[in-house]
Amino acid sequence: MTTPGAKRGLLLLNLGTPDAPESGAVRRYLREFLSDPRVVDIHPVGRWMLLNFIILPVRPAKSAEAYRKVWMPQGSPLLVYSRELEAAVRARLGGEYEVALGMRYGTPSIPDAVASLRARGVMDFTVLPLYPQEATSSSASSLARVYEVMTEGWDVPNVRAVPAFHSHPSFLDAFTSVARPVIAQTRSDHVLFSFHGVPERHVRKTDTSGQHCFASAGCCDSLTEANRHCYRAQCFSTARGLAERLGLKAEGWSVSFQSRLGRTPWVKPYTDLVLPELAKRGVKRLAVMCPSFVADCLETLEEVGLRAREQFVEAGGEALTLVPSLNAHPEWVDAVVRMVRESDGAPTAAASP
Ligand SMILES: C=CC1=C(C)c2cc3[nH]c(cc4nc(cc5[nH]c(cc1n2)c(C)c5CCC(=O)O)C(CCC(=O)O)=C4C)c(C)c3C=C
Ligand SMILES: [Fe+2]
Ligand SMILES: [Fe+2]
Repeated sequence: MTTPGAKRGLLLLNLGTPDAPESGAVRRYLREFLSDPRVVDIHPVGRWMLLNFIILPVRPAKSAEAYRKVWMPQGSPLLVYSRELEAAVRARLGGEYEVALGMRYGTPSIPDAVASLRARGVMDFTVLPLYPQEATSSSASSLARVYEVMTEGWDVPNVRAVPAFHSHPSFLDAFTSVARPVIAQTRSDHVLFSFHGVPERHVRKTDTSGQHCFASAGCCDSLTEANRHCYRAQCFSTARGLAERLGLKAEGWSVSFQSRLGRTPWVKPYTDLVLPELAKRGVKRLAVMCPSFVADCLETLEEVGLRAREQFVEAGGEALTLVPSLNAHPEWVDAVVRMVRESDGAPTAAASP
């Protein structure tokens, strides 16, 4: 519930991106990102050595080259699309909330976004982490930073977080509206839902019972009280919701996890191993949806749109089509407004035009 009379602010959060597709800017971004103990959860000395001796000497140049392939005239796709969403949500809310975008790493930073809302008189904050499924390395890290910034002074504002929306009907409907025409136009014979991966260790840490995650082969096949914070189970729930809305048969879709880093086990199955298997099984025209991202970014446009496509065709497939992300699609803008109003206890009927 909101505080009577307090000016309301909506803070949209996303992960962040480098300021330029160059080694120096990517190095600064990776240093901030991978120094986060919620991302690389090992002893601080080990993290420092890993970062400075293994990752930073080589990765910035390699990643900068990848960023250059997808960089837009206006900037990094993640920032460009997040800004478009911010503007569209602001317009749709019509002055009811002050709106700002904060990135967990890089710019615009969370402290700057909070300061800009506070300068506009906001003392009542609704925070929406733009990650459909909750992970310690994404939503928890972003929220922790917000709480840290909000509690720095003596006049601590009201802060409410919109819950993860992995199974929210408005999110699933919006993604379905984006995907349906693409799948039809490309006559795709299979849909792969490729989610960003996380280390298995992170998932285990969210299993408060200590007995559910990875204890059986089907531990993520449904969401229950025991695994409601399991990132992998939330991804499967999103995939089921989308497959059902798209009218896909059981053999017409699969789930995989991309973007792994390092040698420890990440949640499986891995996208780069699933792609050749699908080609071997006779899938010819593959559509790939990336529903852990609400904005197109390096991981969708380069990793899937360019690299995965090449890999699939080399393995014998005919075509791989990346389904665009939600970006600033009008149904997604409606969904954001609806979720914000729901979390603030306001009626949602006004969310649709
Ligand atoms: C969807 C939510 C995300 C989770 C969960 C996540 C976990 C996670 N990521 C890394 C390492 C990297 N991720 C990188 C890029 C990146 N990651 C997300 C989102 C999640 N990451 C986004 C939206 C992006 C794209 C940013 C962009 O600028 O477009 C990168 C940087 C690029 C690269 O060098 O490959 C790294 C590194 C880890 C280790 C992790 C969980 C522990
Ligand atoms: Fe990532
Ligand atoms: Fe699980």
